Amino acid sequence: MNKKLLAASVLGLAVLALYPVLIPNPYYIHLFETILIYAILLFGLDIVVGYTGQVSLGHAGLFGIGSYATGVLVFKLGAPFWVALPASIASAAVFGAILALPALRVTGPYLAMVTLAFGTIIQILINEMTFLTEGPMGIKIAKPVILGQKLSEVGYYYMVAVLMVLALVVVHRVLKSNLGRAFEALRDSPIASDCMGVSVYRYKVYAFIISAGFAGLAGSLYAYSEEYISPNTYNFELTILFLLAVIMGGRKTRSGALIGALIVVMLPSLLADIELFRQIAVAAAVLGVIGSALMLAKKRSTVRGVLVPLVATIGMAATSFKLENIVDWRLTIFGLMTLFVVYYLQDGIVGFLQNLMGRGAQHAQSVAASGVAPFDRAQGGKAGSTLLQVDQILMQFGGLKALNQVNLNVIQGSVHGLIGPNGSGKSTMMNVLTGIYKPTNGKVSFAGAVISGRTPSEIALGGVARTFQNVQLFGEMTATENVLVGLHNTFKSNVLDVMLQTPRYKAEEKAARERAASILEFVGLSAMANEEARNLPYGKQRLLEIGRALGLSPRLLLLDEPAAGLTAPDIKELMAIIRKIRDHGITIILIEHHMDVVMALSDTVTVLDFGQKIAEGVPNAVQNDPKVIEAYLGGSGEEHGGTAKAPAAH
Ligand SMILES: Nc1ncnc2c1ncn2[C@@H]1O[C@H](COP(=O)(O)OP(=O)(O)OP(=O)(O)O)[C@@H](O)[C@H]1O
Repeated sequence: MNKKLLAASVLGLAVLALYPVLIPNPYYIHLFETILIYAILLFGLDIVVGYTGQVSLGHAGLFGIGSYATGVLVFKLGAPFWVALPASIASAAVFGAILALPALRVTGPYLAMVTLAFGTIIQILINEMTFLTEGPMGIKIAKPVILGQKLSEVGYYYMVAVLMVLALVVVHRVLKSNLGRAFEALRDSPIASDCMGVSVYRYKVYAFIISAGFAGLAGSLYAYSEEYISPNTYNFELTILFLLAVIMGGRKTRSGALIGALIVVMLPSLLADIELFRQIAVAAAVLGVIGSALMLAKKRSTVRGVLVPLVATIGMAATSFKLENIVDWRLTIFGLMTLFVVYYLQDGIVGFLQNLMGRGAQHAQSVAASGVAPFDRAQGGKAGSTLLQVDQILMQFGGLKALNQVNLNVIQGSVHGLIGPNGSGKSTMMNVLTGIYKPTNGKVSFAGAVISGRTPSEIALGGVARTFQNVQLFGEMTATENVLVGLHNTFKSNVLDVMLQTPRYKAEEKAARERAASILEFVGLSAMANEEARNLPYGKQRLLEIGRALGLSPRLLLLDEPAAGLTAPDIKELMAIIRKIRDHGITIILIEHHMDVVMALSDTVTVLDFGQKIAEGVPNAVQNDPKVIEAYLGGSGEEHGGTAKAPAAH
């Protein structure tokens, strides 16, 4: 733990411990307790919204399930606290799974609609199932009894505070683990995640279930806190407020969730009391002026960039003194705030402050390479035997046959070049081999097993890794973290191991970090281990993609135009790396427009044109094949010249 984090943690714990002593007023203790309860829910919601990038409008419903599980168990069965609390977490997690399994098959507006429908149905069910929930009458329950003693308001506050700290630690551990990396990766590039063996659908569902569990915990604590629950609490406005809180506080940070919780609790009061609203509006305007001045002074924004937020905050403060009554303007102000957040505060308050101070997101530092093997030598199969067999593959898009009855035989331990003019079907072949496209007809066998029809993550875990023509890195993650996603398959720990940081999980994390360091050394990126991938130079990004693919310890590596956009020295470095990989026994399929690279590295070259195989053989023979010259140069064979002059990279 670094010093700043330690200081912030000590300060935070001191505030939690001393709050009821310094402010003994029961109203304010209850208010702060509510903030802590909402923070627990927002920690969970941030996993879904901030990390996996999904929109959930169903979290008020899950919160309601948590509350009512406790309410019903206590009211109907007299269940004790230690039964009601875990039961609420489990119920919300089960409902979360029921919602997530069908809902996460769709994305974008469809997902929003499914989760919205879920939230509405839950509220209606709570209202209508009077025999269980007492309907609109609501349920009354008392504060929990611990060791034979009913907790006082202060006693309960301390229990909530302890559970909030525990929830924070658990969420933080999950998000800094291989699970958290998987969540973040699937948001940045779903296709690359699937091809690294991290099934996008499965991990989205995991994220949702974990998140629902936290909503259940918060719901249960809320029921005990309020001592009365009724259906209209868990409405659409609350779900929107949760979403706004995560975004406004700052996604992907625990401090953002805490600020968000403060907003959830304070906003309804703020929009009900004109005096309070005026004070906050003036404070926001002062902060707006100071923030804009700092942004301009540090050259982090332009006058145009700060103009609208500045005018908006000052305008809001001025208007607040013109308003007689805030209640009529409640929804308008709420809507304007939402618009402001969407346009000017996309990284939330925490992101804005980090930007102001010139600090990026915090990442764990990588370890030094310690001589462990970067990846396993390719196991199984004899050199010279067939590793990959493609039989009569037909890939049709409407009327277009992108691949037309293509056969391919890739020999174990070889570098197999795949070339052809633009649009000849090379990338389509890569996508068929890695399961992104299901072929219209034909069969692909890898190491003796049929893989056509399998999912990309199954194929990846079976030993086929790839890079992409358009680099598909996880931009907000460091070079090390990108490689660690490739090493995801080396983790056998489950979510409990991660939450409890068991020795098994710690050993796996340590081993994976050492392997990641060795892989980065192998591809020459040790010096950039802690850089976010989006900040690396283009050539290095291509090398990082190769490194990430090597994390899978593949038997077959598919490289889709790895030299595209590289400078001459970078290409030399790349060629040396490809040779080193081959020397580790890994079979390579190489798509490339730089003919000198393909010809120098390949043992066999296959040429595609208009989706059909037109030539195959050793580089020299293919180079001089008239059909190949015709395909590339429209028959003017003289210009071809054999090597580097043939089709340029694009
Ligand atoms: N998802 C898709 N839907 C429709 N058509 C597609 C799809 N993917 C590829 N195609 C078409 O299939 C043909 C082959 O494309 P592909 O990208 O495989 O060629 P390529 O050889 O990789 O070309 P390049 O060298 O330009 O990358 C092209 O005509 C392309 O437009």
